[in-house]
Amino acid sequence: MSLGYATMLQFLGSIPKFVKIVEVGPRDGLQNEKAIVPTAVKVDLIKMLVSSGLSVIEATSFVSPKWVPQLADAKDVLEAIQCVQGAKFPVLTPNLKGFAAAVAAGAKEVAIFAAASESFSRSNINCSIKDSLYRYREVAHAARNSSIPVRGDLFTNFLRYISCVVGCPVEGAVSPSQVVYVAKALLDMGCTEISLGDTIGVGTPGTIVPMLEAVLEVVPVEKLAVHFHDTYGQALSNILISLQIFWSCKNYMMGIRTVDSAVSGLGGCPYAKGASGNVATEDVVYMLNGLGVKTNVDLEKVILAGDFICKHLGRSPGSKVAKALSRIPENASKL
Ligand SMILES: CC(C)(COP(=O)([O-])OP(=O)([O-])OC[C@H]1O[C@@H](n2cnc3c(N)ncnc32)[C@H](O)[C@@H]1OP(=O)([O-])[O-])[C@@H](O)C(=O)NCCC(=O)NCCSC(=O)C[C@@](C)(O)CC(=O)[O-]
Repeated sequence: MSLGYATMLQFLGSIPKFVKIVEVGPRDGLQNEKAIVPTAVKVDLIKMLVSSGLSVIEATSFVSPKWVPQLADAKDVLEAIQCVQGAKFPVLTPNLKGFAAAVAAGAKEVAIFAAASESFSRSNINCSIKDSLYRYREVAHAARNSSIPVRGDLFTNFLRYISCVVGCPVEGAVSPSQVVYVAKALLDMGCTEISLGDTIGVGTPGTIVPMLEAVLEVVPVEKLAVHFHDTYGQALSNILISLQIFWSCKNYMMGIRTVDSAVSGLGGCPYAKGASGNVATEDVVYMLNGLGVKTNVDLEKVILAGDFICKHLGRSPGSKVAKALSRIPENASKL
């Protein structure tokens, strides 16, 4: 028996009518793969994801190839998708060197990545939180000064991550105040969107809500995104609670409108032991379709992209949706 829409809203509170999905599969999804994926396969994957309607696809990272060998072809990937229309392709940059390389390869959006945990900051980018924020201020400054035309377009956006927002692989629980400190610093340096990452996928709605309430004290909801790994199977419930529009007990209005996910649930961070893949884009779209929330994403096309990359990786598709359809193929017509 399905709930009527009005009953459902009464039950869930209200949720946004549209949710932007940021596809992180080509970057976060592939960065942890041991066998090097050919550049042409990465480019084809990105093109398939664009054709599904995804409007933001994190394409790669301009990080040290010694640290993340899988993404050593960042320049080639970004150059190969310069002519692809219909999506934005942010790339990760850990420092000025990465920023300069990204801009030279045609990047129009860059994402920095800080951590709420001191140990994770050191193991992921080899510096303290304080030093990382100093480096990112330099990147922010360079980004602001890049209003020089970059391959014909203006450099536009400076975005993104805080890792370990509820738990760290070394330190355990992370307090909301640590996240607030980094969120405020990223906002002050001009980040237009801040994505809150549960890097090791330990959060539940019980820890995510207090963290969000604390961050909402300093960052407006329209600038926030959520990024959940699915280690303990909590990602969809964490997304649902983040989307719900309600006054929290601290009087903050929830209702996040931007969600990160990776095709086929690929992913994991090489510097976060035990972290599993991201929540699968297919499963997020399936849930949002069921809630009547628009995403402009064609679920069948994302499933095809997931099949494509999983064949190359030599494994079966990782989303729950693709697994269900492989058991009951006739259900594909009901998507
Ligand atoms: C930040 C560094 C570079 C510091 O690494 P370092 O070793 O401290 O850097 P360094 O400045 O001493 O330089 C060492 C070497 O790296 C080179 N180098 C220096 N910078 C660059 C660059 N940008 N691009 C290319 N090469 C670079 C530099 O030129 C030098 O080369 P060498 O002289 O030895 O030949 C390193 O730690 C690094 O690359 N870390 C990246 C790690 C990473 O990508 N982790 C995964 C992304 S984060 C994540 O997945 C979490 C997230 C975002 O998804 C959210 C979530 O789930 O929560």
